Amino acid sequence: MIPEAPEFALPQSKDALQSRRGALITLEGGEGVGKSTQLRLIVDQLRRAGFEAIATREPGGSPGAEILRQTLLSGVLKPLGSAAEALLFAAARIDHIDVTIEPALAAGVFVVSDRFSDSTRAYQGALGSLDPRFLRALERITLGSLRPDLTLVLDLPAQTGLARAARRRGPEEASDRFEGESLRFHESLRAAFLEIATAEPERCVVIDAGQPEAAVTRAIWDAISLRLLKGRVQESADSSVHGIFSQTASALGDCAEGAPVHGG
Ligand SMILES: Nc1ncnc2c1ncn2[C@@H]1O[C@H](COP(=O)(O)OP(=O)(O)O)[C@@H](O)[C@H]1O
Ligand SMILES: Cc1cn([C@H]2C[C@H](O)[C@@H](COP(=O)(O)OP(=O)(O)O)O2)c(=O)[nH]c1=O
Repeated sequence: MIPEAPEFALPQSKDALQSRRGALITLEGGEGVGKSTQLRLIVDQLRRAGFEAIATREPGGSPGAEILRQTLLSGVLKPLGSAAEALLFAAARIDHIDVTIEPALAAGVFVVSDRFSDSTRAYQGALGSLDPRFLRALERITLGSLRPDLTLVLDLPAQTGLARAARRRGPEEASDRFEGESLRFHESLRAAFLEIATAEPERCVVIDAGQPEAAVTRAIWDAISLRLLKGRVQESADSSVHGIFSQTASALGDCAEGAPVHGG
């Protein structure tokens, strides 16, 4: 199922939990690993914990990038080759960053994106013919100094993910541009995502996506709590915003381990 278009709107008011720059969380992995499913659950959970959060996706996430998405996923650009496709994914990403991501981060909002720059590294890289220096240079130009604060790599054997994606799609609907590639391609994609996670452990957490949905959500929430929320909850406590803090700490439950639940 194609996720809904982003629901980005600048927040009306900011509280202590929003008083600093937001954070960019990206969900990555192959087809059918559960990114879209988890995205909604995580955004809801962040909101329940008192944070402003928006869901977005790539390719897409801004009006201009959504137009490019249609063309990229239709497959009509395949004959142009991987370099041209990589450039167009990058063009969509530039608009997504400028129009949606940066304004939200500046307003203190958590941005949770279904795919981001690691998908270009993995997909366009796995298609084979691109010089890694080209992809690195493109990433530098596209992202500037922006990096995801946390990347959750949902990991699943390629065949299981493809079977889930086929079930989601149903027998009537044709597979999209990349889902239709060979099993070997999807296996190399999985390896590429795991390689990224191994190379950047400070940014990436690998999540076993073969678990039941609720267990996957729990593992993701643990990673977000430990890596991103603990400091913010503590900061709120330090600045004596006890109401918000205790509300957030109890919403975080066990994950806010070590933090006082009652602010008084
Ligand atoms: N943990 C899970 N176990 C079994 N099926 C799942 C799980 N998570 C998601 N699904 C199902 O698998 C299909 C693909 O999930 P989706 O979130 O759309 O994946 P992605 O966005 O990564 O392509 C959907 O039908 C979804 O309901
Ligand atoms: C962001 C991005 C996506 N893609 C591909 C991965 C997916 O096959 C497709 C996005 O389609 P989508 O329907 O969002 O797929 P999924 O549910 O698996 O996330 O675009 C790239 O090849 N490069 C990129 O940089």
